Amino acid sequence: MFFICYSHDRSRKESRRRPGRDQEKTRRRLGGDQEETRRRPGGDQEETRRRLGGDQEVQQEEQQTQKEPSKLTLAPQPQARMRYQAREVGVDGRVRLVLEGSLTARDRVGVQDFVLLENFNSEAAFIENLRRRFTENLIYTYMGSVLVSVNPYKDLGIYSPQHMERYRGVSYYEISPHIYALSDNTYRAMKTSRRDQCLLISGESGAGKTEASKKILLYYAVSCPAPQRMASLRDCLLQSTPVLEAFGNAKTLRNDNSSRFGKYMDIQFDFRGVPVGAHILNYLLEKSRVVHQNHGERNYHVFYQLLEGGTEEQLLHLHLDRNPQKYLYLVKGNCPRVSSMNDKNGWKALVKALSVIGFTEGELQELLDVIGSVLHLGNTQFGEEEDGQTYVTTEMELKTLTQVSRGLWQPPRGRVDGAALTEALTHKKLTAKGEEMISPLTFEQAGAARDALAQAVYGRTFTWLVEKINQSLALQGDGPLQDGSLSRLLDIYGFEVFQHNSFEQFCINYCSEKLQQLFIELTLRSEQEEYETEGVAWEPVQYFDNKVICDLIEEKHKGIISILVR
Ligand SMILES: Nc1ncnc2c1ncn2[C@@H]1O[C@H](COP(=O)(O)OP(=O)(O)OP(=O)(O)O)[C@@H](O)[C@H]1O
Repeated sequence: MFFICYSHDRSRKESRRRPGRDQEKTRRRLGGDQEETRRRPGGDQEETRRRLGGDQEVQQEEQQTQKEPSKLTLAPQPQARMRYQAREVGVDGRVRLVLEGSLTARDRVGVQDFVLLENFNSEAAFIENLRRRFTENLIYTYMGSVLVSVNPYKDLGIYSPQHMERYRGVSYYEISPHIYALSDNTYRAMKTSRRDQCLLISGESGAGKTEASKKILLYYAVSCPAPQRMASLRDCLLQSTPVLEAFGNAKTLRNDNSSRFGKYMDIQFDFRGVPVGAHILNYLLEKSRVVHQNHGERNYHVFYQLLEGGTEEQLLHLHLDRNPQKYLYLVKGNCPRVSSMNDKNGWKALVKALSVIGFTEGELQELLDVIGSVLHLGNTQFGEEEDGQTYVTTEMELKTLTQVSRGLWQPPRGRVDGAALTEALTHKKLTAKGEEMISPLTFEQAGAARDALAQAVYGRTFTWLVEKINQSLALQGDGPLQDGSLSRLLDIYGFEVFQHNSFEQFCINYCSEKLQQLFIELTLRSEQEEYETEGVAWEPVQYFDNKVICDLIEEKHKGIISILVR
């Protein structure tokens, strides 16, 4: 399993110098790798020195003056270099230059960049290279500006602050491939080119996209210069993860912590590279999971976390039982517990994160009311009279519905009326020739209405949560959010056609295909077109262009969407 991080950081000019331009050049630059290190260590070191020193200098200078963005030069400064070296000495306790450490940290297994693969057209050679590296715990390999990652499913100890430090300011190809190198180079490309950058993370479910996006976020949170007043923005951004995971992640057959929504995260930096704002866009939450889960899967984590970790008073107030088996929306997958997850700790982390983000006690209570209401709604059962009239079966369930209504709000009227809710779940309103008519729902229709309500309530709550997080990020940051922000993290769904065969899944798959198109457009197609335009000799690479799939869905008049809306 692997995923691809695509760093779209190439200006037109840069791309002319890039690996694809000619493999030979890249081979010379990277590959000879060890040989090259031997040949020109001084040159390499000097270049790195300039970069490292330059970055320090930039920070220093920019602290002094905020008015001159043109000061973003990467000139060396001996004093800054000394400080950098001294820091490295402190980390490992040995007196040596950071640059030497970086250079010897290059790995020697297979090729670090697929561009250097002799048999570059062979899938078997590609996999073999990944395999060789993976057996040595080297999970990252470059492919030009793309980073390929294989999920190790174990802690390799490669994300420590020391690792962050090692990759900071170092040229892309100087040390072993790493997600921090990608993060750092993207950040520096943004600062030097003053252009927005985008990291596209894609792969099948369980490939490691969410973990990768967390690592990138953490890298920026730790490495970017941030004045004290920006600390709360950083905390808020980091704490958004447990909240989004509690409400948007669930155990699936492939991944115990699978994100069931798409996330588009936008981090904004000022001209000095200081993070000043952030924005999260959520899309396509898998709402059907609220009412149904496949065997071996769970509903969203938050339900189990509340039942396991909520206080006695909280559960009493919500009329909830600790046992998840009591709730029909939680038993479909027959999987109340997951060995790799600790729901009690998850609950603690969620409550803490909500408070850091700025949720008040009242807002937390409202959130709990909604979660409780969804569980009670799932337990509402219907009966059918002989004449086909549907009713809510027992007195107990009527009480449950009252409980549901207490947890729900209908702005601007306040709490939802229990009787009105019961009526709404068993009847529908029709308008014919300008006249309104109320007609009873059948047994099946009533069940579908209940489930639709539960999904809508949960879906809107999730959107509300994200909006609240965004408001908080805007408050902590430097004023209102602007368009054209400077860095983006895009974390998309895995492609899981086999699991859901619904319109919802269709939209998710369509979204994945469009992102794949973007990837093809920005890497393979544009690169090959450029060779043609410039008359560079090259061997065409065969690849599957999924444009036919996108056309099938979106083509005017003939595409599936056109046919559906007819
Ligand atoms: N770099 C890594 N190092 C160690 N373990 C990892 C790494 N990346 C992922 N994992 C493990 O794999 C699991 C699945 O990863 P992750 O949740 O990031 O997948 P995903 O691609 O986001 O899946 P989905 O599309 O289902 O959300 C993680 O919970 C973690 O245990």
